[in-house]
Order: sequence, then C-alpha cells, then structure tokens
Amino acid sequence: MMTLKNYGYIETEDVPDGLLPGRITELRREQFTVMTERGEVTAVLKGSFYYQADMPTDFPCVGDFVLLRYNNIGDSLIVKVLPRRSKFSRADYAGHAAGYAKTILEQVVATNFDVVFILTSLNQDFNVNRILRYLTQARQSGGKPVIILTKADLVTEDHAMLTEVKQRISDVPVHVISSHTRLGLNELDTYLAPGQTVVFLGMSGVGKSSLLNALIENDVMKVQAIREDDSRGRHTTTHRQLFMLPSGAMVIDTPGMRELGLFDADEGIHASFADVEALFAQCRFTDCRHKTEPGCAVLSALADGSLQHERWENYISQQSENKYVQHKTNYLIEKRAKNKINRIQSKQTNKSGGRKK
Ligand SMILES: Nc1nc2c(ncn2[C@@H]2O[C@H](COP(=O)(O)OP(=O)(O)OP(=O)(O)O)[C@@H](O)[C@H]2O)c(=O)[nH]1
Ligand SMILES: [Zn+2]
Repeated sequence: MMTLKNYGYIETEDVPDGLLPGRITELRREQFTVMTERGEVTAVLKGSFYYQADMPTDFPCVGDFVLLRYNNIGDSLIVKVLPRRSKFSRADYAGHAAGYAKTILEQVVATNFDVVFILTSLNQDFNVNRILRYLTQARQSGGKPVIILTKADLVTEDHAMLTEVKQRISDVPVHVISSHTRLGLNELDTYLAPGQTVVFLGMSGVGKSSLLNALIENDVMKVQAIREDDSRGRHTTTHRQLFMLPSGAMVIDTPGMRELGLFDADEGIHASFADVEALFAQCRFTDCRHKTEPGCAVLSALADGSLQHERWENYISQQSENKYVQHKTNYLIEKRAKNKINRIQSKQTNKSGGRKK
C-alpha cells in the first residue's frame, strides 16, 4: 500500500478524525491534485481560505502537505495547510514591471523540499555571481544547496570554470554533469534518496527539463529543440508539478521557480556575505555608509584587496533589490491590516444597527 511517508510526509501533529493528509502534486488554476494514502485525488480549497487569508502565502502550493476532507465521488476539500519546512517565494509584481509596481505580493511557488539544485550551463553565460545570487535564495529557502554545472559534453575544458566556482564557493558541493551523455548523473544519487524532494533553480535553457528527463528516464516533459538564434530552450512547463523519480525521490518543477526574483532574502544575504557584514562593526562610525567616511573598514578592505570589488558590488546589488521588495511588501501588509480593522469596525457597526457607537 502507498504510504504518504514515501512522499516525504512526517506526521508532526495528530490528524483529526475525518481528515486525510496529502501532498499537493499539481496546481492548475484553483484545482489541486493531491497524493494521499487513498491514491491521487483532485481537490479545491475550503471557502474560508478565500476570505480569511490575508496574504497569498496562506494559500497552498505544490509541495505542501495538507489536510483534506475526502470525497470519493467529487473534489475533496483542502481544509488546512500543514507547517512548511522550506519554501521558495517569488515577488509577484502583479503584472507590472518591477519599477512601476505599487505593491508586491509574496507568492509561494514550492514548499517542503530538502535539496536545491542550482543549475548553470558550462557552455554559455557562465557567471559565478549569478550562482552566488541563487545561492542566497537557496540558503534562505531552508533547502540544502548543491551546484550543478550542466552540458559538460559541449565544452572540452571545464577545469577553469570548476576551479573558479570551487574557489569562490567553498562550502557547497559542486557537480559537473551532462544530461545527454549521462556523465556525472550517478553522483547525484546521494541527494535522491527515497522521500527526498529536490527543486531546480536556474535560468531558462540551462537544462532543467533535460536533467529531469534524464532522471525520470523517460520523456515526461517535452524538451524542445534549442532555438538557433539565442541558444535558449523554450519554456516547456505549463503547469506546476511534483514528479516522483524511479529512485523514490521527488522533483518539484513549477513555472514560478523559473522566474524567481529575490524575496525577503535577508537571512540568505547574511549567510552568503557574513565576511562583508563583519567589516561593518569595524567602521569608525556606527552609521557608516561605506562610501567616503574616514575610518571605514569596507573602504580599507577594498583598498588593500582583502575584499574584492566584485564581491562588494554583488552585496550592494542584492541588498538594494531586497530592500526595494521589502519596502513595497511592508506597505502592503500595513494596508491589509488597516483594511482588516475597517472590516471589523464596519461589522461591529452593522451589528449595532448601522450606527457608530
Ligand atoms: N549538449 C547538451 N545539451 C543539453 C544538455 N542539457 C540540455 N541541453 C539542451 O539545452 C536546451 C535547453 O534545455 P532544457 O532542458 O529545455 O532547459 P530548461 O532549463 O528546462 O529551460 P526552460 O524550460 O526554458 O527553463 C535543449 O535544447 C537541450 O537539448 C546537455 O547535457 N548537453
Ligand atoms: Zn564603513
């Protein structure tokens, strides 16, 4: 019999009578597919989600463990989302360009994964700063990051790039693979134990679908031929999904994962740039802006080369993007809180016969 433990379920609280735990494997519009011990069921959200949820983060997404009211003739009802052990969110600019959006919502796109594969292709656009940026997000998410350098069959010499990655990122495992020749795929087995969940981070065209295919060993997703002009693959996923691999591990591949922007990455930035932030304590002034101030530890580290300019700029740009997003989010949270107070007040007013006390 199928047990939900195979899907990574860890029972952390008693399941009330009449409810069934499950894991969301797919989300299309408002329809969920949920794996349960009674098999795969379709489900919708209990109505109260729509009026009680204050933030879109309260809504379940692919990877979530939920409690269902089971229905064997129609849609089951999702009544509760269980606590998440990891998550990826993207900043949802509500259809606007980042600079013009008035509000930014945090949208959760994948949850409860154990490992984050950060993919970069060896043949083009190789960029360690981008890997660092993804690393910040991965550390923030609660998953364990692993760096995967793809398309090894297309390069004759991968040593220089591998060395650069290992030099600049010493505390994260790095693997060189080819999904086409299957080079290095066996090395990934250690991350693919039964019940483990993996997510893929990486730019369009780096070979996420190809790796997933190679791991699934059959064509679950159609990998489209590479476009000649810009050597990028076309987006091949159309809806969110959690895949079970033959090994018993799972991969979450959602469209949201592909357009991930930094979201509230404070902790991840601290973890990635602890050495940089340690300098701040050594500046003469506590409010040092590290620009022109005398006695600035950052400026002197830049001058004597102990802090690389590139790393400092990387820190600044990750910080400013994160600050921008946070600012907009705080604005939104305050606004929602006010609306809620207004709602409560108007309810009270209605109860007391329409007149304010
Ligand atoms: N030579 C070679 N080509 C690869 C390898 N992996 C992927 N490709 C090619 O790279 C292109 C893009 O691969 P995809 O797997 O679609 O990339 P993706 O990251 O899923 O792309 P998006 O769906 O746009 O996010 C395709 O033409 C693949 O055939 C590899 O190991 N070797
Ligand atoms: Zn300073």
